[in-house]
Amino acid sequence: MLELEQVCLAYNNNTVVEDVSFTLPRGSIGCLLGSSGSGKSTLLRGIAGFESLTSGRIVLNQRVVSHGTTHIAPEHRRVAMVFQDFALFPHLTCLQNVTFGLQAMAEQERIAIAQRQLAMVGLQAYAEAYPHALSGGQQQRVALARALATSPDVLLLDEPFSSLDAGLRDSLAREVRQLIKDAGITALLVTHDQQEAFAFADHIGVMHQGQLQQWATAYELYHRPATAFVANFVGQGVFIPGSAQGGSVNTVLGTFRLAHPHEEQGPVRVLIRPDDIVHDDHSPYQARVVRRAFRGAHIQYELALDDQTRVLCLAPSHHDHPVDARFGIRVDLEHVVVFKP
Ligand SMILES: Nc1ncnc2c1ncn2[C@@H]1O[C@H](COP(=O)(O)OP(=O)(O)OP(=O)(O)O)[C@@H](O)[C@H]1O
Repeated sequence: MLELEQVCLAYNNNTVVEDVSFTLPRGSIGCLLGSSGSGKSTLLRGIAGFESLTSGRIVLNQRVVSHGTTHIAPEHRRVAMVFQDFALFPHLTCLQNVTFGLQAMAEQERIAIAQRQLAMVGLQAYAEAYPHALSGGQQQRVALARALATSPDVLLLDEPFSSLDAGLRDSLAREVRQLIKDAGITALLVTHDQQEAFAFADHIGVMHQGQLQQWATAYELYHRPATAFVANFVGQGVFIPGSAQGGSVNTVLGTFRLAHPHEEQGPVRVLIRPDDIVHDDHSPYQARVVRRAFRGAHIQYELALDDQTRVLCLAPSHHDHPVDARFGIRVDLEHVVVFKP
């Protein structure tokens, strides 16, 4: 289990990670998701022990590794790290790369563990090959085998798939997730790619300007975003104006019941996702197609209502309408999310 309590990190008195708290249960996979410069890598380096905290506490399996004057060195934290550029030694074979982190053991034991790890990532046949003879995806699997060979309490992955092409990235992310789950390891990934975060992680933390905006499942982030930033950053959608009163909110697309009746009153912004808008020829609400993007199974429409409010609509692709066509829409809103204007 990895616990962070109000962790702050700074470079030269310039705070880049502020008051971050979350708990990653043992055996779960977490992800720090955020745009460039949001502080994800700095936080990961803090957990690994490469950076000292300015305040806060990091606890790893009940052991305080960073707090006040306590700072356990990276090599004594039982953490392993996998980097974007794989960081394999080019002059060592795959097997030697994996045995490298096991110096303290007897030779035979090191080799047995490394062979087992290479087999686990499906690369036993490449034990004697050098990294340059492997594809990017295979090299990253060797890097993973090397990290897992040390039986870390926590595996940290810093954008491990970002140098691979899109197709491979997706399949490798899924494959690596399964390997980590099979090994029962607690892992934390850093990425700026939300599809990767969704495919990989059980819990996702959205970082923005050094702060953790929300720590939740992908479903929660999408359907119950805690802040307007998360609502905008995760998935697509628009905000339409509304007026909240009592337990509901009035908008140009109808009246919706609020999940927490007293959370906001008066003028609000209501989050409408593309999948909340359903094509319905019997609806009194008509909209005009402004733009459309064919996505295979779906068409994503940008629609203008009569008062020029814009919404997005994800329709099955047999609902095929040209630009400027009009059709009826209905809002099917299961989670009503509102923010102050
Ligand atoms: N060694 C350093 N010295 C000084 N400032 C740094 C250092 N490393 C990072 N920073 C600054 O800290 C902030 C957070 O950087 P960090 O690399 O943690 O963000 P990130 O979210 O991981 O971004 P990216 O995805 O681009 O790596 C940025 O403003 C960056 O310029």
